[in-house]
Amino acid sequence: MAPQGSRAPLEFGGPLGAAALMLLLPATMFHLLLVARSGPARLLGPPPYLPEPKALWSPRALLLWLTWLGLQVALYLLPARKVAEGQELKDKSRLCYPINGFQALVLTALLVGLGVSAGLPLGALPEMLLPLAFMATLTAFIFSLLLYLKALIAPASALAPGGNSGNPIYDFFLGRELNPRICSFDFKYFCELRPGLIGWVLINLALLLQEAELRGSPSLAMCLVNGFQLLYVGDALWHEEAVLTTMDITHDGFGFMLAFGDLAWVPFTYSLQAQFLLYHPQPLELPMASVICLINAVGYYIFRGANSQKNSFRKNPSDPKVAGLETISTATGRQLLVSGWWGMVRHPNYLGDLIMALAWSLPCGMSHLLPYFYLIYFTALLVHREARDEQQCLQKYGLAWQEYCRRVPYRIMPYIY
Ligand SMILES: NC(=O)C1=CN([C@@H]2O[C@H](COP(=O)(O)OP(=O)(O)OC[C@H]3O[C@@H](n4cnc5c(N)ncnc54)[C@H](OP(=O)(O)O)[C@@H]3O)[C@@H](O)[C@H]2O)C=CC1
Ligand SMILES: CC(C)CCC[C@@H](C)[C@H]1CC=C2C3=C(CC[C@@]21C)[C@@]1(C)CC[C@H](O)C[C@@H]1CC3
Repeated sequence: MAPQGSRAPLEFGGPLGAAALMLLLPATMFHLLLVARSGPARLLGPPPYLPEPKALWSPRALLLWLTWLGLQVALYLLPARKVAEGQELKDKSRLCYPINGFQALVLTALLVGLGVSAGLPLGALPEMLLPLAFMATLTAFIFSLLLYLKALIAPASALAPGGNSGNPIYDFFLGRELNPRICSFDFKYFCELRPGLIGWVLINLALLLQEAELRGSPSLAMCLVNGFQLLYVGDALWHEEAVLTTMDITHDGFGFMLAFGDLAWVPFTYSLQAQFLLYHPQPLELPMASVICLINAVGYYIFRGANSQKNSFRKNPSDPKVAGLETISTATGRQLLVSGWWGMVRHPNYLGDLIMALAWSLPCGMSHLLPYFYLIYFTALLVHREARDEQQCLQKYGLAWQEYCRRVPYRIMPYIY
């Protein structure tokens, strides 16, 4: 049995908050799936009906779900163009990660393309979203339980700083082991970027095909939502290595929160705008579409500019692209950027991400609140994430972080927040 980890302060409202989230998150996801296809599509009302067990449990959906996971595992195991090292661990070692996520996206697209041209009815996928979401949720629960048990025999150095409070509900939710692996297969890294993210754009595509089947051609609004979100997912996989420095990989254990978030929440709620558009077609004229494209482009420009600037700086501070930027030295030997994107606000990448989130909802018009769910949820997620990151940076950098906060007083939105 592994010894108890450090007594870090409890997050997410402690065990009660964790238990509430474990019920609330799946309930919200099923609510959204049901409401998106209902006539009134009311975000805040009761669901139109409660699904019977047979609408959730389907052997066909189970087979499809397992095939999907199997395919993504196989693509993960293919030879990678590069193998990257992760951040230094407690025991001073570093883990290796294959960088082949973009390759997995392209190969999935090729296989799906071949399948569709051979008669695979991808347009039937929207009808299976409910049972597929149920399979994904079930998988997240079972998987998190196995991960919790696996952590019981893990060495103390393999445990995450946060998910080892001794309270089983809290630890099950947050995750005990930092980088659970079998041989070189890293479960958290695999789940963070593959089945859910690629599944999300596949569901979007299926919704587009279904719309084309129903109405003769896909709507402009549906094409924009598909295009914007494909760009976002393609970008994440192209810059896959950057995920190795996120708090999910370096700080959080792998438990229910990330397993459910990665496998169920991302594909089935992030595709909400496309789900809404299939059942509630929205007129969109070219001038408005151009404005929305411009908003997405501005968001992407800030998001990518900020992320790339920080990544280049962290990789090599003397890189000519970032060498001229002003910095603050910290006691750890690392430096903090105080000019460029990171001198504007303390989380410019979140600002860009939020602007893109707005652009993803605008094609759905203003008649319903439902397609704006992502923007509302994402604002809450990023405000909370920013607060967690601040806490971790204050611990890491102490006075230098306080100086950074003084020089760059706004967190996400200049002059507002
Ligand atoms: N769509 C979605 O659901 C989600 C999207 N995201 C996106 O993922 C991306 C990654 O986000 P996330 O991992 O939260 O955080 P960041 O990429 O913003 O990383 C935060 C880290 O950056 C470093 N840092 C902070 N300030 C500076 C500075 N001034 N100079 C140099 N380094 C600095 C610190 O780490 P260190 O000093 O150790 O390098 C800090 O811990 C973002 O673009 C975000 O928008 C995130 C969550 C969910
Ligand atoms: C279910 C809960 C409310 C919380 C779940 C959180 C997860 C959905 C997110 C935690 C961090 C994420 C990141 C991404 C997707 C969402 C999750 C998994 C990205 C891969 C999205 C694309 C970006 O370019 C990188 C992101 C890293 C963090």
